[in-house]
Amino acid sequence: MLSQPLLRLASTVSRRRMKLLLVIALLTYVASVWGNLVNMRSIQENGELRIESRIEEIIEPLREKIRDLEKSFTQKYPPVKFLSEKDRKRILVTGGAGFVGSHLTDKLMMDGHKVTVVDNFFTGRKRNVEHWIGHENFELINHDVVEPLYIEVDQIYHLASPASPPNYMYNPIKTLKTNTIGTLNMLGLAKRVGARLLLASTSEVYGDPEVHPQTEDYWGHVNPIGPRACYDEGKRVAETMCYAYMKQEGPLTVYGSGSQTRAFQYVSDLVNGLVALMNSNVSSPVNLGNPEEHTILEFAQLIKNLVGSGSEIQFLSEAQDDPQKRKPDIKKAKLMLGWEPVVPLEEGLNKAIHYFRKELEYQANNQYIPKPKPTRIKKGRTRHN
Ligand SMILES: O=C(O)[C@H]1O[C@H](OP(=O)(O)OP(=O)(O)OC[C@H]2O[C@@H](n3ccc(=O)[nH]c3=O)[C@H](O)[C@@H]2O)[C@H](O)[C@@H](O)[C@@H]1O
Repeated sequence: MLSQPLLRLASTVSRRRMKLLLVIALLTYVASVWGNLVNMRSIQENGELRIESRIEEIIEPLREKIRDLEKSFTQKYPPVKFLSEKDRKRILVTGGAGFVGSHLTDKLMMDGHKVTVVDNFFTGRKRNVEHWIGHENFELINHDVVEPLYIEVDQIYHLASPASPPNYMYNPIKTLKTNTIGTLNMLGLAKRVGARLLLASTSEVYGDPEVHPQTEDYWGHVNPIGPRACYDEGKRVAETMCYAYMKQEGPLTVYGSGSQTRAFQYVSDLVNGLVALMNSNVSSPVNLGNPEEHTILEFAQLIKNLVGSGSEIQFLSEAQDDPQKRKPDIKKAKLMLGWEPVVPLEEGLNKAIHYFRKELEYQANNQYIPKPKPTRIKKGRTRHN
């Protein structure tokens, strides 16, 4: 049924027209496929746009954070001098967040040193030193000096203490602890690392003075049980402790100008010389010594360097009858005993330093501390002290 009209159409339409119709149909089909493709593409583009804007939304706050971070990295610090490794000191400032301490910190930082501020923020404020936070030469530690501190430094400015009457009277026991135990801890630290310590005392150590104006050698007039005593006496004890440490821990001392000369030999050389002399047939005096002559000041400086000590050389008054020079002539020992010293000065000193270090360690660990005797009270008898 259906083929009849088609055949009829075929017979009426020329072959050329057929071709034309087929081409039109084909073009129509291609156009519709193309249209679909274009449509799909625009949907895809829309999707991509939406994803892109979503990504942008997420990324923007992150970009902002990066900008903030970059800003903080390029934060402007006050100008700081450049110091070579040799001249740059590691300096601890206790109470460095306080009024005096923070100004001192500024000066030390600007001079190019490495500064560690230790403060328990009792009266000090972080904002006093916040302009240094993040600087490679600066460190801020929240720490109470009443607790020991283990860091490596070359100098200690010890300023931590409540300073004004309302602050130091607020908790008198704590004020005493800060100035006594705190100072002891800082002195212990100074001793351990060989640092120089400066104590910030106070004019209150003069108390209610009977001498006016007050010179440093005035001992003061302090009421030891008054309301100010926790601070005044605390600082006075702190001064006492600094002096006790200085005396006990040996600042290196030199009598006179140090220009007097000496020649030191190492003990093993002397022992060998003694044995050689004993077993020889020499019965007259023989010099056994090392003729390497140096001034006492040169010895002091060499020892200071070898020990790695930061302590200053203290010049004391000249000792009575102190010989100005001394150096043995050892020609006789060489000739008669075939002996001469063989240990070089620096090697001998290093050995001696090692020996004395061990000796001090031993003494510290074996100190004899007498125990208090138990009180014996005899029954029936009155005790008279
Ligand atoms: O000349 C003085 O009489 C005083 O001068 C300064 O004191 P100042 O800077 O005036 O006082 P603050 O601004 O209160 O500074 C004291 C700092 O010590 C800190 N501190 C106090 C108490 C404590 O237990 N630990 C501690 O780190 C405080 O937080 C503060 O940062 C010194 O820091 C005091 O040691 C000194 O006694």
